[in-house]
Amino acid sequence: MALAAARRLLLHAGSRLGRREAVDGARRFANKRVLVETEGPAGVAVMKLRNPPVNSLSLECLTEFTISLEKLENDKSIRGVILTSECPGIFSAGLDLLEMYGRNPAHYAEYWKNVQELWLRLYTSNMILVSAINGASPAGGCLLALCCDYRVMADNPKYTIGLNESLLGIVAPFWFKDMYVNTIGHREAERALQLGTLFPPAEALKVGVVDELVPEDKVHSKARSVMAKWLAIPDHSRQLTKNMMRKATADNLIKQREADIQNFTSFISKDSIQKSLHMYLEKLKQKKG
Ligand SMILES: CCCCC/C=C\C/C=C\C/C=C/C(=O)SCCNC(=O)CCNC(=O)[C@H](O)C(C)(C)COP(=O)(O)OP(=O)(O)OC[C@H]1O[C@@H](n2cnc3c(N)ncnc32)[C@H](O)[C@@H]1OP(=O)(O)O
Repeated sequence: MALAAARRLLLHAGSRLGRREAVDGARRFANKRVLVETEGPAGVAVMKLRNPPVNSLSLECLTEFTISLEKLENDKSIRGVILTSECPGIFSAGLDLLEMYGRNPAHYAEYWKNVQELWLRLYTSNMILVSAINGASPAGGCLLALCCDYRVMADNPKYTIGLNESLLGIVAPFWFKDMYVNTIGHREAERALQLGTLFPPAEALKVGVVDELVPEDKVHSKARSVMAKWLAIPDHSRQLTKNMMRKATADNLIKQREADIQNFTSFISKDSIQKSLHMYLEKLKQKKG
């Protein structure tokens, strides 16, 4: 309830801000963790995640992301969105582990509902989505990129991308898996999901997790030129085609959303899974010291 109220407030405040800035010509709106700029080619917004240090998808970040997307969807002048990060070297570290560790079942259920919500909005968006992957992109970070229509990645071998859930002792949900299969094919997905593979850029390109690699300083300009090509296609035919390609995958979650929340909640609440997450978090800490 409290989150729904916050969401309404944010949406309202955001739309007032958005309107005022549009009048000033600034064409920019922001909440704390997501910045949206609509300068540049007509009809294109750049959405930047800015939840330092690693753009983990906390409940607040997910909510702000979903609201920003909703606003862009409602703005009929926007036809395409470039999704990128403001955190140096990190696209997104994926779902926030602290939302899935040491909390209560009601929190897990609320969190998962919001993860589903963002995925459904992003995956079924009528807008053209291009990701400019300018850093590491594990698990939920990869999920964001996979939702896009085209993925441009910085060719920096320090950055990796993939669904690495099995390395954490957890399991990618069926809808993550479905989207992976749709993108890289059954055999590659089967192998990568079991091994929790994080692909460096050249391998990510080879297997099809990303569509194109460019030098790091060219990621944004390339994303813009890709966007220009997609904008040249009539919206109605592109949207109907996208819907035809993606609807069955999205419907598969829509028809069992509640069961999926229950599954997640009972899985993540297990002592053995909590122990695995604890160990993984400890490993992340030790890496530093
Ligand atoms: C059968 C039924 C199945 C039902 C389904 C059940 C379960 C599935 C559920 C969920 C799917 C999960 C999806 C996910 O996205 S899980 C998250 C996966 N993410 C990762 O594995 C990334 C982990 N992070 C890293 O590898 C690195 O941090 C990095 C992103 C490569 C960046 O490295 P860098 O060296 O730059 O930073 P640090 O490692 O020092 O990190 C800084 C700081 O951030 C904390 N942190 C990192 N990642 C996360 C995260 N995802 N969530 C929360 N916090 C994170 C890290 O611990 C450091 O914190 P500190 O306090 O020490 O400063």
